[in-house]
Amino acid sequence: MATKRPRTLDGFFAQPSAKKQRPEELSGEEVIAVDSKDIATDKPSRDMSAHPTYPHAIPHLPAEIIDILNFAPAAEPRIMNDQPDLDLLYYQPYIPKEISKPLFEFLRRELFFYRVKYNIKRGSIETQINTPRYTTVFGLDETARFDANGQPVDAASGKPVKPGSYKVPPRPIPQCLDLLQNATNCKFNFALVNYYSNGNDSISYHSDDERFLGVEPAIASFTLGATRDFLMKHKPTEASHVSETKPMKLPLASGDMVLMKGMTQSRWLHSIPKRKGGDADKGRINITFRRAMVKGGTDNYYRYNVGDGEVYKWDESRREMMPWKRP
Ligand SMILES: O=C(O)CCC(=O)C(=O)O
Ligand SMILES: [Fe+2]
Repeated sequence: MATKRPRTLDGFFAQPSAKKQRPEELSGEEVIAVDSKDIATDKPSRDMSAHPTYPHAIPHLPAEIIDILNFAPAAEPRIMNDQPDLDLLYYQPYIPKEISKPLFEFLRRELFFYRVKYNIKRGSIETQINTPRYTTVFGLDETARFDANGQPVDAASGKPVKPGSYKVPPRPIPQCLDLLQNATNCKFNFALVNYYSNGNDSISYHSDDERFLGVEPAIASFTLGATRDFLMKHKPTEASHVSETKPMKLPLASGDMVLMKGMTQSRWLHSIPKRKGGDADKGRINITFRRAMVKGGTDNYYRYNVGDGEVYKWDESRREMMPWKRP
C-alpha cells in the first residue's frame, strides 16, 4: 500500500522529504471557493479552506505537521485475517508520534461539530435519537465533484448538479483532512469526524455496510487523542450466535489507524462503548475516510453527521465544546 520512505526522522532532516506533496491542482485546494465574509473576518484566505457551506473558514495545517505527515505510516501494520471474514490492517501507530498531539489539538480547535438529533419510527412509535458524540462530515459521492468555484458538478458531464439534487449542500474536504486522506495512499471521497468528549460519548454496535459504499468497501479509521476500546464481533450466523463469543478488543491509541476491508463490514459489527473514568475525559477524535458511490450516500452522511442543529466549537478556556455563533 505504501511507498518506501525513510523510517526515522533523522532520515528526514538529512535529506529532502521522500514523499512529495501531491501537486496543488490535485489537493483539496481545487475545490475551495472563498466566501467574502471570511476574507473580512478571518486570516488571509490563502491560508484557509473556505466554502459557502462552512460556518467559518478552516485554517490549513501548519507546515511542521505537514512535513512529518510525509513519514506516515509510522509502523508496519498488524495483519488481522485469522478469524472468519475478518480482513483488517491495524497500524500502531500510522501517524508519527511527534505530530499526533498537535494534530489532535489542531482538529479539535479548528473544526466545527454538531450534536445531531433525529427521529426514528419503530412500528408506530416515533423516538428521538440523540447522537451520543459530536460529529461533522465533508465530501461528495462519485457521481459529482466540486468545480473550481466550489459548486458540485456532474462527474461525467461537468454540468452543475440540479439545485435540490442534494438535501444538504455538500461540503468539500478541507485541506487539513485532505492531507491526512492523501497519507493513506487510498482514494476516498468522504471524511467523517467523531469527537468523543468523555467516556459517556460512544457509538453502538453497527457496521458500515450501506449499499451506497459498494461491495466490500475499504474504510480507513484514525484515532487521535484519548485511547478508547474498539470492540468487534462477528454478526450472528446459523452456526454461531454472537452472545457466545467474546468480542475482540482493540485499544485504539492516538495516531493509530485501522483499515477495514473485504468482508469486515458485511460480516462484523464494531462499537466504541461508554467507559467510566480513565483517559476518556481527555477527548478522542476519530476520522473515517470512505468512498460513497451514489447520491444517496451524500444525503445519508449529511443527515446523520451535520443534521439541522446548532454548530459547536471547542472552547479552549472552558475546555469543552460550546454552541458557536457567527461573530
Ligand atoms: O470512533 C471509532 O473508532 C469508530 C467510529 C465508527 O465506527 C463510525 O463512525 O462509523
Ligand atoms: Fe463504523
